[in-house]
Amino acid sequence: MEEQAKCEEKKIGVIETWLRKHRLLFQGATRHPLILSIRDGSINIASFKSWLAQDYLFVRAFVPFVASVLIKAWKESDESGDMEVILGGVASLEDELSWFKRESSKWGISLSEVVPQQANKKYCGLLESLMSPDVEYTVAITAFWVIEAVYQESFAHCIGEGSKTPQELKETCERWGNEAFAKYCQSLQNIANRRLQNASDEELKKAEVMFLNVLEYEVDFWNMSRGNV
Ligand SMILES: Cc1ncc(CN)c(N)n1
Repeated sequence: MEEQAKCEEKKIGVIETWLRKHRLLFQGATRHPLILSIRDGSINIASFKSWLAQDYLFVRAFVPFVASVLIKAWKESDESGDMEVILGGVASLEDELSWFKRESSKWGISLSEVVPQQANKKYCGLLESLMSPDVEYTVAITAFWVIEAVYQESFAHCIGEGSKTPQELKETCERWGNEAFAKYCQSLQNIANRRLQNASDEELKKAEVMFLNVLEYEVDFWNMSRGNV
């Protein structure tokens, strides 16, 4: 148990070990040029609008995925508190979808006409595959955590010290960059860490591969809108 042995030695979680081991890949997803362009104010508004429209479709597919993680927690979790954290996530997605509708209308985007692009379809396909009952709770909660963590880290960077984010994009960045969302991501990370700590070698490997897959899909997702210049 290579990862677990490393963690026990230094008393850090499996996720912290992965974040150190795959630091550049994590940075690639959380410091993407699209995010950097929001932070430095050079963002092309067409790129932002394209991201907004595509992300609305993604979030619609994310809802049943999170619901499937809730079912896995109910069936497989060793801690009853997991369900409350995930249920909170499901509940906040209702507000998120309403926000997407409001924000899109502000930008003149007609959501009913948005066609999913290839990278979005591929990512939604990954979410769907994770909904299978054959996918272990540990793997699914790891994917859930990293999906949320990428947005939290990315958008927090846009409102951090020295940022020149345009005023009209600040609300978007606050949505995922705020303190409460950071705490929620930490709760997900704690659940994933606890599961990974007790996982078999095989499960641990599957979860690490999933962590890397999600980072790759996130980069592809950002790239999709960057092309829109
Ligand atoms: C592509 C993507 N990744 C993550 C999130 C955060 N739920 C999102 N809205 N969209």
